[in-house]
Amino acid sequence: MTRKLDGSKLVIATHNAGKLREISALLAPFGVDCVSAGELGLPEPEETGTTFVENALLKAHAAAKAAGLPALADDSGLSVTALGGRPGVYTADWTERQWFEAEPGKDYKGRDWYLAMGKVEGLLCEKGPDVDRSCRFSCTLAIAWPEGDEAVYEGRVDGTFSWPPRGTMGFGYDPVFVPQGRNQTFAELGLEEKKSMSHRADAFAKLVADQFPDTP
Ligand SMILES: O=P(O)(O)OP(=O)(O)OP(=O)(O)OC[C@H]1O[C@@H](n2cnc3c(O)ncnc32)[C@H](O)[C@@H]1O
Ligand SMILES: [Mg+2]
Repeated sequence: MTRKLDGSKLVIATHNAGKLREISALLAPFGVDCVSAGELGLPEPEETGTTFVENALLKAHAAAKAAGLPALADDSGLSVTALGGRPGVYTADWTERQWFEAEPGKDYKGRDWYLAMGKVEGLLCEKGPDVDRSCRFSCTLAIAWPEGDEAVYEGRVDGTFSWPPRGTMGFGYDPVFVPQGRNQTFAELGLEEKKSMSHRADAFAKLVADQFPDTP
C-alpha cells in the first residue's frame, strides 16, 4: 500500500512552467494545497537517472527533503520509434547535447525547442521519405515524502511526429506531436483537450485512483 497525501501542502517539484500549468489544472478538482518549486526557491537537481522513473524519484525526493513537505515531480519525454526511442529520457537536454557536440563551450541555457524539434526532423529525413514517424510521449509522476516514502505512476500517449510545427498552445514538443486518432497537434488542441488524453493525464489518472480513490 502506498502512503497517501493527507491534506498537508504539496510541492509541485518542476521548474518547467508548462508542466506546472498542466499539473495545477489536473490537481485543481482535488482541493490539494499546492506550492511550486519556484515559489519555494528550490534548486533544480541534476537529472542523473537513465529512466523516467529514476529521474522523477530523484526530483521528488530532492524537493521533499529540501522543503520538508511531500513533493510531486514529473519526468517526461518524447521517444521516436525510428530513432530507437531517442530523445526519450534526454528530451530536455537534446538541444544542448547536440549543439555542445558541434560547438563545445557554447552557452545552452536558453533552450531552443525549435532547434531540438528540427534535429529530430533532420534525423528522420536522413532515413528517407517513407520513414516511420510514430512516437510516444511518456510521463512518470513521483510523489516523495520527507520521511522517504514514495509512490510512482506511469503514463503514455502514442502519436506521430509531424513537421513543420503547428499551433501556439502548450509547451516543448507539443507543436510536432499529433496524438493517435487526431489530425491536430497538442499545440493546436490546447490545454483542455490535452488534459483528456495526454501522457501526463494518463499518469495522473493512476495517481488519482491510488491517492484519491473515494473521489467520484
Ligand atoms: O525537470 P523539470 O523541472 O520538471 O522540467 P524539464 O523541462 O527539465 O522536464 P524533463 O526533465 O521531464 O524533460 C522533459 C522534456 O520533454 C518535453 N515534454 C514533456 N512533456 C511534454 C508535453 O506534455 N508537451 C511537450 N513537451 C513535453 C519537454 O521538452 C520537457 O522539457
Ligand atoms: Mg528536467
